[in-house]
This record gives sequence, C-alpha cells and structure tokens, in this order.
Amino acid sequence: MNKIAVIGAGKWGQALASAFRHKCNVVITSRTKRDIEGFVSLDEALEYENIVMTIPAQAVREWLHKHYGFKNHNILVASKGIEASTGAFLNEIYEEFVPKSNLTYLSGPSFAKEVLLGLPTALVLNSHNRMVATGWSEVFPDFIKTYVSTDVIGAEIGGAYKNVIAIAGGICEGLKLGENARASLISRGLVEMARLGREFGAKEETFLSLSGAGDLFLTASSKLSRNFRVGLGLAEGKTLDEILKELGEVAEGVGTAKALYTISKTNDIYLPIANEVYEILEGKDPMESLKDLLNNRRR
Ligand SMILES: NC(=O)C1=CN([C@@H]2O[C@H](COP(=O)(O)OP(=O)(O)OC[C@H]3O[C@@H](n4cnc5c(N)ncnc54)[C@H](O)[C@@H]3O)[C@@H](O)[C@H]2O)C=CC1
Ligand SMILES: O=C(CO)COP(=O)(O)O
Repeated sequence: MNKIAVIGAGKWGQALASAFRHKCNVVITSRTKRDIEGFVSLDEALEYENIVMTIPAQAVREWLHKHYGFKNHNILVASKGIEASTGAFLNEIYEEFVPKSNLTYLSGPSFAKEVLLGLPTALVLNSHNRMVATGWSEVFPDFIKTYVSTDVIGAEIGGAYKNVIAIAGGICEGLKLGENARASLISRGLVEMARLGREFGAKEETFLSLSGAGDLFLTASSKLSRNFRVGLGLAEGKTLDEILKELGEVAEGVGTAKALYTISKTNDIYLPIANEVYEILEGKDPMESLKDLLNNRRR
C-alpha cells in the first residue's frame, strides 16, 4: 500500500494527507477545486485502490449514491458521526456500498491541527478484517502510534458520541459551572456512551481506551474542538445558525445528537446528557437543562 487517495479536503482530509505523505504518494480531492498539493479530480481519485474518506457523516449516504461504484477499493473511513435522518451508524451506510472486509474505521483522539504539526498521536484502526486494518497501520508515519481492533461498532459509537458530550462540555464551560461539573459530565458521558455500546454489541474495553475515553477527554475539554465551541456559543445565547456560520466547519455533534435522541426513544435506552444536548439544540434553555440533569430525582 504506497498510493493513497483522500476524499474530502477539509481540515481532517488535509491533515491525514500530510501524515500519509511521510510514507506514501498521496492525492486529494473535494467537491470544489482547491489549490493544494496533490489535488486531483474525483474520477482520478477513485482509480486508487486505497481510499480515505473524510466526508461529514450527514453527507455520506448521498455522496455514495451519487458518486460511488465499488472497484475493489480498500476504504479507510475517517469521519465520526451518526446519520441524523435515520440513526444509521457509518458502518451500516458504507456496508450498503462496499464489502465489510474492505472497510476500516479510524478512531481516537486526534485534532487535525496537531496531526498537521506532526505532534505525537495514537489512533485505532477498526475493521472486521484484521489483515486489512494492519495494512493501513503500516502507512501511518512514526509520530502516529496505531492499534488494531475488530470492534467496529464500539469505535463508531465512541467517535460519534464524544462529539455530543463535547457540546455539553462547551456549555458547561460557557456557563462557568466549574471543574467539578465538567469532570462529572465527562465521566457520566462515558457511562452513557458505554451503555449505548452494550445495546449494540460493542466491547466495554473499547470505551476505556482511545476510541472512547481518549477521544472524549480530548474533545469535551478543549477549545480546539469545534463541537466544544458550539457548546460555548449556546451558553452565550447565540442561535445554532449563528454558531455554525461563525464556525465555518463541520460540528458532527449537532446531527449526532438528533440521531442519538431517535435511537434512545426507539430502543428505550437511557441517554440523559445526549438527550438534553438535543433539546438545547432545539431551543431549550441550557440552564434549565442543567437543572433537569442534576436533579436528584433523575438517575
Ligand atoms: N478536524 C478534526 O480534527 C477531525 C475531524 N474528524 C472527522 O472528519 C470529518 C470531516 O471533518 P473536517 O475535515 O474537520 O471538516 P471540515 O469542515 O474542515 O471539512 C469538511 C469537508 O467535507 C466536504 N463536504 C461537506 N459536505 C459535503 C458534501 N455534501 N459532499 C461532499 N463533500 C462535502 C467539505 O467540502 C470539506 O472539504 C468529520 O466527520 C469529523 O468529525 C475526525 C477526526 C479529527
Ligand atoms: O474528532 C476530533 C478529535 O478527535 C475533532 O473534534 P471536533 O470535530 O469537535 O473538532
């Protein structure tokens, strides 16, 4: 594996392209032409056997329908999110278009900005096909340590869920609720994430490591996180439209909160923090939400 095509030239696509260039020839494409190293047309990118997908979760299904035909590609899915309109996990969507054995999912704490700077990072390659995941692990540069796992659904849930808890983390910070509140929020968020994981057959250990706790601790406590910044904006009383316009980048927690709300109601799974985040995004006052969450009558 020494030639890779990255699809989606946003922050994560460009950071991964630069990381893979340490060992491979890399091209990159996106829906609008960009003046960046290795930019090619989508048709040319789809001729590559090894493809990295960084298209936001809410756009994936439509993109695959419009542009994709399977040609024995090995695909590394690097996006994190759950489809808002259906509650489908990314692996379910991709598996409609690509055989399971050709799919690997990237997870773990990794701000694009730090990867671009070559700072030490540890990530997990999750696939039902351990050999394919190991193949991907070999193309990462030395500053990125990689682990291989077969818990695809655990990684999917960890990567998507932490974005919603990161919004809650930003709200907590914006409302100046203190460090105690933040630690409680993050640890109860982890419990919630693992509870959902159990329902879908994920392994408990996945949530205790990079794909769960690791990514959650990072994102729910840092202004580098776009989702955290959405929470800060909500605490300041800005509308979601204003916040997303200012952000100018994707914040997957917004769509994923809606998906989790649907999953929680449909399957009767108790996900209190995620559901409060969804209600805040729908207009509930964050302070009211907080009182509801911290009320001792609720468990
Ligand atoms: N930025 C980061 O630190 C990390 C991001 N991710 C995940 O990677 C994914 C992408 O994030 P970023 O690149 O940071 O976002 P971004 O906002 O910087 O870029 C998104 C890219 O997707 C493209 N895009 C948006 N809608 C599209 C559509 N309908 N069809 C085709 N292309 C479309 C945009 O043109 C842009 O190139 C997200 O799922 C995010 O959660 C994962 C790990 C780290
Ligand atoms: O997934 C990420 C870090 O692991 C990026 O988080 P944000 O999308 O919130 O910036």
